[in-house]
Amino acid sequence: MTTAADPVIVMKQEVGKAAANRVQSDSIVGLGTGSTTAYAIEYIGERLSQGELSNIVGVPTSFQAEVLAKKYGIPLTTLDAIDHIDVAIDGADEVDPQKNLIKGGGAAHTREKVVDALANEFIVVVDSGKLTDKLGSTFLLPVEVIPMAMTPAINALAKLGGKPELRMGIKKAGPVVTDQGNLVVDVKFDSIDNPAELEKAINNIPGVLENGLFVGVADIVLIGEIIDGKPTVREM
Ligand SMILES: O=C(CO)[C@H](O)[C@H](O)COP(=O)(O)O
Repeated sequence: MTTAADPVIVMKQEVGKAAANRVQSDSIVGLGTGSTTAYAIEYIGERLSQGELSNIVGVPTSFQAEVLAKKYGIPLTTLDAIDHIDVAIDGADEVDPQKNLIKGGGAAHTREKVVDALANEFIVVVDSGKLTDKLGSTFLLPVEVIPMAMTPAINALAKLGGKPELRMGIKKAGPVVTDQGNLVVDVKFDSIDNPAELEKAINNIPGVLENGLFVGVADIVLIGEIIDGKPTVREM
């Protein structure tokens, strides 16, 4: 008996492949985090091993991206050793019609924002379920907070109109701890009317390192869809 492939996985694979196909030889590539970007990293590695690509160096946005890049044979570098990033490929949790994003579902948004914002071209890879008219409609906004500031930061986020909740681990007792050793507070906002303003207001709270609003950072959004039973990728 054959099992039908999960359509969300198919969309993620297709869009990951489409982004990997845009990478050119002799380039520095920001490697994002999450299950969709994981396919892009895999396909970049495949193109390298087949000789289709050469002289690629990656800048990982997380421990996960670093492990995957090593697995698929992509040489890595750090921001201290380079003066630019040609292209970054990264996923998102929500995308609005202006290409503004909510990221941080994998608790990696702080490093992701550093790398994605530095790239000459930032390509977002999502399945069609991530599209929304207004940010915050389906996904909570992740905020990375240093541990000693957790309580005042939570209070300040509530004062901004949010409903904050400390993110707890799965298969681990206690909270999620980021690659930087910090905590993540997920905040429900009923309506994010001005993402640029909210991004700044949250980052102004003492003890907040970074939040998951990416405003005006994405250049291209590649969307994986299934149309008439066939996986396709369109560009926004
Ligand atoms: O922001 C992220 C990690 O911090 C991810 O890019 C985002 O959560 C999307 O992940 P996925 O591709 O697994 O849906």
